[in-house]
Amino acid sequence: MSLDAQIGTTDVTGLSGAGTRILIVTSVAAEKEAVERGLAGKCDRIDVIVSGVGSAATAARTAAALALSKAGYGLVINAGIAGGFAGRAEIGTVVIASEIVAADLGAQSPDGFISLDELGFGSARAEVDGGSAARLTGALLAAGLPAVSGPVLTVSTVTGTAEGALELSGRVPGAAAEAMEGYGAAVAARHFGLPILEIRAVSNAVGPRDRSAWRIKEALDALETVSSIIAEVFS
Ligand SMILES: O=C(O)c1cccc(C(=O)CC[C@H]2O[C@@H](n3cnc4c(=O)[nH]cnc43)[C@H](O)[C@@H]2O)c1
Repeated sequence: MSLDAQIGTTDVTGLSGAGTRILIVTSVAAEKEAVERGLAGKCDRIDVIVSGVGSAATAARTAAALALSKAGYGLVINAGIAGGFAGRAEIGTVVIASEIVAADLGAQSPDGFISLDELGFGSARAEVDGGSAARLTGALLAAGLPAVSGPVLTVSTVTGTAEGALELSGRVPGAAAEAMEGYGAAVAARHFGLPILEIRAVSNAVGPRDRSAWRIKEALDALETVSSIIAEVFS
């Protein structure tokens, strides 16, 4: 069986677009299904895969899809739900990453956190495709969606305290959202010389853990709407 068949790549049939072929990477099936509902019948150049939760699974799955697919992708998009930082992205907001930051990749010390960059081991920051991000943000705002642009953090552990949220937003000024996969997708895209975007619909606030306050359905609905606009913008 081909890798595309194994990973459940979706070739959305419908209008033929003039744009580049796009790989959308989600972490769980519910996110993939929301994206597919938004794309349905609108674009035949977008494939959607599930990578699993976390940066490592996402890097491996994305790299495998890029290496083995004959599709010839021109853009990778990591999409899903996320935690939003208070005052920057409330529940229901769509965050378009201005950069992707592996916010817990580094070392702790008595004097505080030392980033990968400060350690001299490369960079924990990944650039996004600024032109595509701006086009998409403009289209979302024009459609009346609450969209913001800002750094999206990739973490290995979901933040569960107010102190944790404060520390992260101090570490990355302007941080808008946190999720668990963006940096992994970005590392894979970079390996293949491809541009990356990260798009997150906020399901919960970053801070004290309260799973009952997560609004997953609302966030998945927002992800569906965003995906229909992605199909229009990039077709
Ligand atoms: O329980 C469900 O029905 C359900 C449906 C869709 C998605 C989920 C997830 O739990 C997705 C996990 C995914 O979400 C990201 N995420 C969401 N909030 C945060 C957060 O506050 N901090 C970090 N990551 C967050 C993350 O990327 C996970 O991969 C459940």
